[in-house]
Amino acid sequence: KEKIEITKEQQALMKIILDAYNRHQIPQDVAKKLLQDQYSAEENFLLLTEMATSQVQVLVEFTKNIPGFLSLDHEDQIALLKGSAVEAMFLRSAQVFSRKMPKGHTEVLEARIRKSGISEEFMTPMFNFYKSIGELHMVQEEQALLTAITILTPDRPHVKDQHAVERLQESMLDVLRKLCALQHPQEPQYFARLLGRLTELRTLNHYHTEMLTSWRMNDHKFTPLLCEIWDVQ
Ligand SMILES: COc1ccc(-c2nc3ccccc3n2[C@H](C(=O)NC2CCCCC2)C2CCCCC2)c(OC)c1
Repeated sequence: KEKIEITKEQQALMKIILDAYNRHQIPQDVAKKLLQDQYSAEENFLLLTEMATSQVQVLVEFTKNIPGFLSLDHEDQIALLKGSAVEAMFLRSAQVFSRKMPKGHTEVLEARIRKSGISEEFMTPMFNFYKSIGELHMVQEEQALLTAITILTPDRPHVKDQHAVERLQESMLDVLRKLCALQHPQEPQYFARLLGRLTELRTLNHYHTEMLTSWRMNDHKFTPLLCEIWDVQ
């Protein structure tokens, strides 16, 4: 049984990623808001665009703290952010949904989301993803690394120097692999299950634009930042 040890520099990398991840939480807790009141489809859509806009800003700050990211080609930095923003948003939503809540709150939250205005056909893939993330019971470090790994996906559209991105992603993957082995010694396939979630996450990418344009209301308004990041308007 090989001795798995996280090196000093990997511990340093872990700390930087975790601090950045914790520093860049969504300011206002959307789950609390949704549990408090029922909103109309219009209000929910506005809430979504507000939350998503602030999440993108938070994501940019988090990404700037990923060691090596700012040394990448500047156009590649933009391509990575644009290419991963929707996945990072759903990953964040899944983590918000799977957070430990008082008895019955998750059910209320799910019911509120189901009636928020999003069309029926997207409920199953979205909640399947949320529940598959919840079943993993990820620790903060794993969540932070998984977000960084999602951002550092080399084959995003328009990325020129894919090898430079691959090298950064590989160092994150190596730390995550060791962390999983240490955190879940009884589950040798846990690391593979985590990465499998990233494949499921990409499928949500395909639904994203339609989820927005099919929201049960007329005249869907987006912030300028979301028009940049989402393929809408
Ligand atoms: C594009 O279609 C959709 C549909 C649902 C969601 C979603 N899933 C959620 C799971 C847990 C809590 C909130 C959730 N949300 C919206 C929201 O506010 N998401 C935030 C985005 C930024 C990161 C924190 C979560 C809610 C849904 C109910 C109506 C108001 C918006 C969603 O989040 C990408 C996108």
